[in-house]
Amino acid sequence: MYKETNTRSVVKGISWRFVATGTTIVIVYVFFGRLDMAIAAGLIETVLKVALYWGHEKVWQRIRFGKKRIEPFNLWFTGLPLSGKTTIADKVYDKLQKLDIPLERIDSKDIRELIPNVGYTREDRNHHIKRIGHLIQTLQNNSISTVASFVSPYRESRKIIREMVKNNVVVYVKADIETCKRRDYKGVYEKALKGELKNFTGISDVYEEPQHAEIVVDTETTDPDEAAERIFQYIKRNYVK
Ligand SMILES: Nc1ncnc2c1ncn2[C@@H]1O[C@H](COP(=O)(O)OS(=O)(=O)O)[C@@H](OP(=O)(O)O)[C@H]1O
Ligand SMILES: Nc1ncnc2c1ncn2[C@@H]1O[C@H](COP(=O)(O)OP(=O)(O)O)[C@@H](O)[C@H]1O
Repeated sequence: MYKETNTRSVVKGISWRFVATGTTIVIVYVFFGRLDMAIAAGLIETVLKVALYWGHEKVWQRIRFGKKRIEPFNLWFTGLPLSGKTTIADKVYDKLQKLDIPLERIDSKDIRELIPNVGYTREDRNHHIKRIGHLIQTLQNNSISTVASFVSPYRESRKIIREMVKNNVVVYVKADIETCKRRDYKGVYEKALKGELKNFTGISDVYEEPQHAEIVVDTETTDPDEAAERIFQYIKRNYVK
């Protein structure tokens, strides 16, 4: 994000005066054929319009008409490991970026790299999700919307998110366990089945299906592009009018 500095505003103002005054001088000269009149009109216009523009801006700053407040939302992708959360969330994020709204992408892999000592017990996961909730809250306080993807297998942790953040949109990325195993490019199911990963969601720990998800994507019948477009349209319809 960039902030317009005073120097930039002044330089922009001066460059615009050259364009505007130059135009006035040319117009007066073309119509009346008198260079002295043209230059006089240009000079008078410069002084008058600088003052008028300043006043005009001041008045408009007080008028709220036509100003749109950006309401941040949180897209929360949940589902079994390898169900397709990251694939779809990344696509939605790319689409949303084109709307030119303040936006952040939060994925479990980035957060768990940042805080490496968080485990997968129920207590650890709930604590982890609560931390993410705080992060989203902070971003929302600055009008930043979020696209977050976490297994978040327990109802209670998804409830924590719903209570903590504004405009929470849960996307349940649905795939059965056999499909997820087939998609296992990370090799995590293999490790879980060998017992090398404990409390593994879908194998040795539960995934409590969301009952009130705003959007359900059945990845057995919907491809990632189709899913992303549906989610994108939902956000456009409800939050970016
Ligand atoms: N025990 C266990 N259970 C579930 N997942 C495990 C586990 N151990 C490692 N992994 C890998 O870590 C990813 C899940 O991390 P999350 O932060 O999304 O999990 S949670 O929301 O705290 O439940 C998840 O990645 P995704 O495939 O992106 O979902 C797994 O590949
Ligand atoms: N319909 C689908 N939706 C999403 N992902 C799919 C789909 N069909 C196949 N896949 C593949 O499944 C894998 C899902 O991996 P990923 O997006 O990392 O899942 P997660 O983030 O849930 O662990 C990817 O390789 C993706 O290309």
